[in-house]
Amino acid sequence: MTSKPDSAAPDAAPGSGPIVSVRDLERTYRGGVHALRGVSLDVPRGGRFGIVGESGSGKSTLVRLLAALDRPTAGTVTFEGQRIDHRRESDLGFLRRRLQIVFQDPMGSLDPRMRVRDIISEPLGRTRDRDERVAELLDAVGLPSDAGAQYPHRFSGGQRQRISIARALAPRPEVLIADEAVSALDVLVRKQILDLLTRLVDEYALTLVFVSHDLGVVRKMCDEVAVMRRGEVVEHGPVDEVYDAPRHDYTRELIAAAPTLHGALRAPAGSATSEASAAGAESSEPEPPPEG
Ligand SMILES: Nc1ncnc2c1ncn2[C@@H]1O[C@H](COP(=O)(O)OP(=O)(O)OP(=O)(O)O)[C@@H](O)[C@H]1O
Repeated sequence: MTSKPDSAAPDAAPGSGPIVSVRDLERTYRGGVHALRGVSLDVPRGGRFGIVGESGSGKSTLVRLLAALDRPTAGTVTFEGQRIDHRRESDLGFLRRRLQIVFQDPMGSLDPRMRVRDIISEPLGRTRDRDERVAELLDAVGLPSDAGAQYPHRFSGGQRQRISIARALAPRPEVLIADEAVSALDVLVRKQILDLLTRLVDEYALTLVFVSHDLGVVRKMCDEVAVMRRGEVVEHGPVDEVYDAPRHDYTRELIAAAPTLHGALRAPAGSATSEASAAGAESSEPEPPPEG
């Protein structure tokens, strides 16, 4: 396993080990689906860790276990060395603040009856500086200050994902998990949300866990990648090594099965031969500002 120095997180404590680790993780669902089979990996503090694999390979199951939203059938999950895999929800308060997730479908995770300011500030509980914090977060994700008074349906897909990101950042987490967070967006809006995530990860020295079936996007976003197949991590390492010199047949198949992405992965910078490089084009989000 590779790891990055922990200098990106100045208040990193304790020690310099990985921030999240899993060992020998198994998850079998009722009905016998063996979704994870002996997964072990370390997410380095301050790293940008990609998890890639085809649909059904176990990515979302792994994310749910990393975030202690589910319990493994066997194996361990640790956050800064503390076991989190079998804790009661009442003992997970620290994790709920320190690790946040942005999911693919913002409409599924944004309550349509709540105003944006209440959605964003919900993880904060009652605090005196709530309004200032909401204003700060709206600004950080590039939404206008009056967006807080609106309801989610007023916003386009990209803007709704900005709301989800603002909400995830509200408790000042150290780890941000993006689970197919841009997969539902069209290619130009996707590029803007990816740029936003990159900027926020830098600005707040976040550890990023970026989950996607899209190899090109993972290469753009991550410095390390784990390739999953049928519940196993078949290959893991620095993105350039894994993509340029894959050791596992399945990784080679994944790259070969995405011919345009394959071209893009090897294309010179600025080439516009694929979705991945189209996602690198400058654009402005073709979305109306919120009303009101
Ligand atoms: N709650 C569940 N009950 C039963 N089987 C499940 C459950 N959740 C996932 N599975 C199965 O576990 C396997 C892994 O699913 P998972 O959603 O983790 O994969 P994934 O890589 O995230 O795929 P996708 O990108 O399609 O969500 C699949 O065979 C899936 O059908």
